[in-house]
Order: sequence, then structure tokens, then C-alpha cells
Amino acid sequence: MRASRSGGAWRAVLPRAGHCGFPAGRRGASRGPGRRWDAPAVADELRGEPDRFGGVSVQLARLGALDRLDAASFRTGLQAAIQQWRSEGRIAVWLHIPILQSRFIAPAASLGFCFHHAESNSSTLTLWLGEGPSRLPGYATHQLGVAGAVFDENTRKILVVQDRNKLKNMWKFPGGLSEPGEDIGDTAVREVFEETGIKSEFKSLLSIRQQHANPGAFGKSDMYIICRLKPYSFTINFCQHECLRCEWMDLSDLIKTENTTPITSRVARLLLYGYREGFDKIDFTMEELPAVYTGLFYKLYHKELPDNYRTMTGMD
Ligand SMILES: NC(=O)C1=CN([C@@H]2O[C@H](COP(=O)(O)OP(=O)(O)OC[C@H]3O[C@@H](n4cnc5c(N)ncnc54)[C@H](O)[C@@H]3O)[C@@H](O)[C@H]2O)C=CC1
Ligand SMILES: [Mg+2]
Repeated sequence: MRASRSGGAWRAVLPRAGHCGFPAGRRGASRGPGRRWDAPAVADELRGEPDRFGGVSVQLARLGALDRLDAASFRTGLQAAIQQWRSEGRIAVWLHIPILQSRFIAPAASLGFCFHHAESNSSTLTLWLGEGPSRLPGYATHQLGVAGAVFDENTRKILVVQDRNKLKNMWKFPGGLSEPGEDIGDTAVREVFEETGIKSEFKSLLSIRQQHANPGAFGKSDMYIICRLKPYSFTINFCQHECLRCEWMDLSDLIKTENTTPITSRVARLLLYGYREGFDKIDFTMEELPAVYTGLFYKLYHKELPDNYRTMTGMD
């Protein structure tokens, strides 16, 4: 979730002169070399932009004037800014610090800020100023792994791999971690191709596993989704770095073998059920729909809805 900004800088809605104990217009006059950084001047620079929840967001990357500021002056300025935000009734502060200005993290932490998250070039710290415990939303809680159950209906064979670098060599479906902004089906198709050389197309979503404290998820929970894919190439050319073995296996053999993971065995049985009784019994298919507020599109996954239910207007 991303804190959004309502238009206009905070400066525009503040009574300017005298409010922080400095004259209006000092910002423009004080830019450039030789500026004296007293606490009100730093606080003025830090005032940030309001968000629609009553918080304020400060992007240090936009404040080039702070480039040469030392950590101690930053701390006294931030302290003055916090007083100002409190007097304005702000409920929270979001402080975005570029990695090259990380010297400001410790002074911010000493004033009560905590890490909210960090990405490659920037960290975001928050300070709750409102009543009671913080109501700020946390950052990402899960990582997403996606596997492809590539099933060839003509031969009843399923594509399986054994991972390299695993303590036990068990058969499983090829798959891996989703990339930012990547659709679930695209992850499955990409990972299957990277690991096995097999080209395929997305058909449906079959299962979702949620596991907390997954050892490979950096302390986060793991969401592992298995998709049904249809192959359109069949010659295996597997990745030697990631896989030890790769083969097209009879679905019934995968169901019988003990040398597999419980989730693979369960999904193999689900596939056999779908193959025999109709894949509509097991498939969550995907449809793209427009989002109401943002103008974006999203993917919705669910069991097929009969046409008369799609178009019905009432309960009769
Ligand atoms: N139950 C099952 O059948 C299994 C499910 N999974 C799920 O699959 C997803 C992840 O799939 P993967 O194939 O592991 O991802 P992946 O295909 O994206 O591969 C991750 C790569 O990163 C490498 N790697 C991981 N940690 C590393 C480290 N600390 N240093 C250097 N290299 C490192 C691995 O060797 C591997 O090559 C997760 O959601 C996981 O829960 C993974 C294995 C078995
Ligand atoms: Mg993998």
C-alpha cells in the first residue's frame, strides 16, 4: 500500500509567517552555498507534503539543499519539524531517505522513527503522532512463488523437476519467485521455460499454499501458487544451475511415487480428477477487469460463472 498525496504542498495550507518562528519567504532566500542551518531552517526544509490520511510525507531526495547537512543539525531540525507537525495535528510522518543520505537514519531513529521498508536505493521510516497505537499499514507480508503444472492431455504426462541444492531430491513442479509487477500466469510460464526449456500457456490457477516463517522468505510468509499450464513444446532442455533432473512423467506415476512433496502429490491427484471429470471442476480461470477508482486493470481468478449468472440483475 502506498501513502498517497493530495495535491499541493503543505506549505500552501500552513499559516506561513511566524508559525515556526521564522519569516515567510526565507526558504527561497536561504538556498545556495553559505546557508546557515539553524533548527527552524531545517524544519522549514523538511515540512513535506500532506497525505489524505492526515499524515505528512517528506522526500529527502527532493531536498537538494540538505546535501551538506550534518547528522546533528538534521536531528535538531527534525525535532523542530516534529513539534510543528504535532501542533498542526498531523497523525504520522513518512520519511523517505535515499541510501546515500543514510547518515540521517540514526538521528531520525533517536527521535522515535522506525523502518517501514527499504528498497534498493531508498528507505522509508515512519513516526506515529496520533492517539493510541499506530494505525499505519505495514509493508509487504508475503513473498510469492509460482509453479507450473504442465500437463499434456494427449500423453497424460506431467513435467517435473528435481531442484539442485536441496537436501532431498524430490520431484516437484518447476517454478520460482514472482517478479515485481508480474502476472501469476506469466511467472509460471517464465519459470517453466527458464528451468526446463518447455514452452507453455497459462490455463488456470489450481491451488494456493500459505506458509508462515518460511526459511527462504526473509522472515516473511510464503504464498505458493500452482498453475495449470498447457505445453506447446516438448523437448526438455533443463537449467543445469537450478535443476538436477527433469522429465515428462506419467501422471499416475507421480501420484504413486513417495519421492515427492505433499503439495505436488495433492495437486497431481487434483489434475487427475480434472482430467477425468472436466477441468472446470478444478480450474480457477482468469479474467481481466477494469478497476473502479484508479483506471487500472486487474486479473480476477475464480471458478467459471455460468453466463446467466454473469448477466443476472436480481435474485429471481
Ligand atoms: N512444495 C514444493 O514443491 C516446493 C515449493 N517451493 C516454493 O517455490 C517458491 C520458490 O521457488 P524456488 O524454485 O526456490 O525459486 P526460484 O526458482 O526463483 O529460484 C531461486 C534461486 O535462488 C537461489 N537462492 C536462494 N537463496 C539463495 C541464497 N541465499 N544465496 C544464493 N542463491 C540463493 C536458489 O538456488 C535458486 O537458484 C516458494 O514459494 C517456495 O515456497 C519451493 C520448493 C519446493
Ligand atoms: Mg525454481
